[in-house]
Amino acid sequence: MGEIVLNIENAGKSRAALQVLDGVSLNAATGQRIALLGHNGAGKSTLMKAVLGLTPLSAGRISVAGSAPGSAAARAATAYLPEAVAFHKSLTGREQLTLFARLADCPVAQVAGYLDRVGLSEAADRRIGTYSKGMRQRLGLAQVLLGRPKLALLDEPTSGLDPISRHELYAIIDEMAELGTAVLIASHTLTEVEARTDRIAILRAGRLVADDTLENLTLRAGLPTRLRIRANGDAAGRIVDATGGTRVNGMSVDLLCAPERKMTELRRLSAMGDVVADIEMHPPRLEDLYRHYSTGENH
Ligand SMILES: Nc1ncnc2c1ncn2[C@@H]1O[C@H](COP(=O)(O)OP(=O)(O)OP(=O)(O)O)[C@@H](O)[C@H]1O
Repeated sequence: MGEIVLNIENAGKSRAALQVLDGVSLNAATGQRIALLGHNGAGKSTLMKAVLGLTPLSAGRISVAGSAPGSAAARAATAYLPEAVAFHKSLTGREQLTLFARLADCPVAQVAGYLDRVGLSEAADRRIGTYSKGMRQRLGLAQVLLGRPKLALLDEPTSGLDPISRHELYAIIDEMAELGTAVLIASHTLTEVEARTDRIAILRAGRLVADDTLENLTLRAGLPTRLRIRANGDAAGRIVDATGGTRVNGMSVDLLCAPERKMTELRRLSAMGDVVADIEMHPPRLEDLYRHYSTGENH
């Protein structure tokens, strides 16, 4: 693992009677992409604000690149893309990014390259007021890239974007991580983060209830894999009798099996010979894991 860029230890935050964050510990190392998931109100934005130094903690500590949140060193190491990024409407994309480059002490000559990287070359000299939401998000991402931060905090970066733009945005996030940036992505779009992050962290009512790779979370949750067994001819009834599965239509039977039973069931099915025409395996998705960890629901 690379250098730890973000270290959150036992973070607590109370607002009036409400414990918004409670004993949250989370690390991010260089090049890691971490998804931060949780229901509305679980505390994701509060955690990001605390990392940015915008809201103080009631307990615990956070360090960003070895410095306190909000300090000059931490600010220089961090980039933040809010969900609804706001710019000067009357500036063009190029002018806005040039302004950022000056403020961040980055070479202005690189602005054109970053605009190109996020697909805004053609719109660079149009006013931001004429940009679509997706174009504003891209400009926000160009701003994040430009600072070459050690840590990037992205709050719902793909909300309101079309599928192609979402895909491109994640490709840029991947590149950023390859160059060494630790990326924390708050998201509700599970199918995206499932494929595009290294670790999944889940907040539930201010507590971190999961923080691991998708593989490990899957193993630990012990959720069943669904086998969809297609019968040959009219043999579905025989398969139901033999497996205890559920008939889903005239031809197919669904069988839920615990991870440790999967191979046994597959062997049993293959021993049934021609009766079975095909078997599709559906392992638990992040959506199932999310439900398991974020609601404490047991399957
Ligand atoms: N400024 C504030 N004053 C009082 N309570 C607040 C404030 N900001 C957030 N909260 C409360 O803190 C809790 C956590 O909110 P937070 O915005 O961190 O959640 P979230 O996980 O980011 O939710 P969402 O997915 O809806 O953005 C909520 O109960 C919210 O009502």
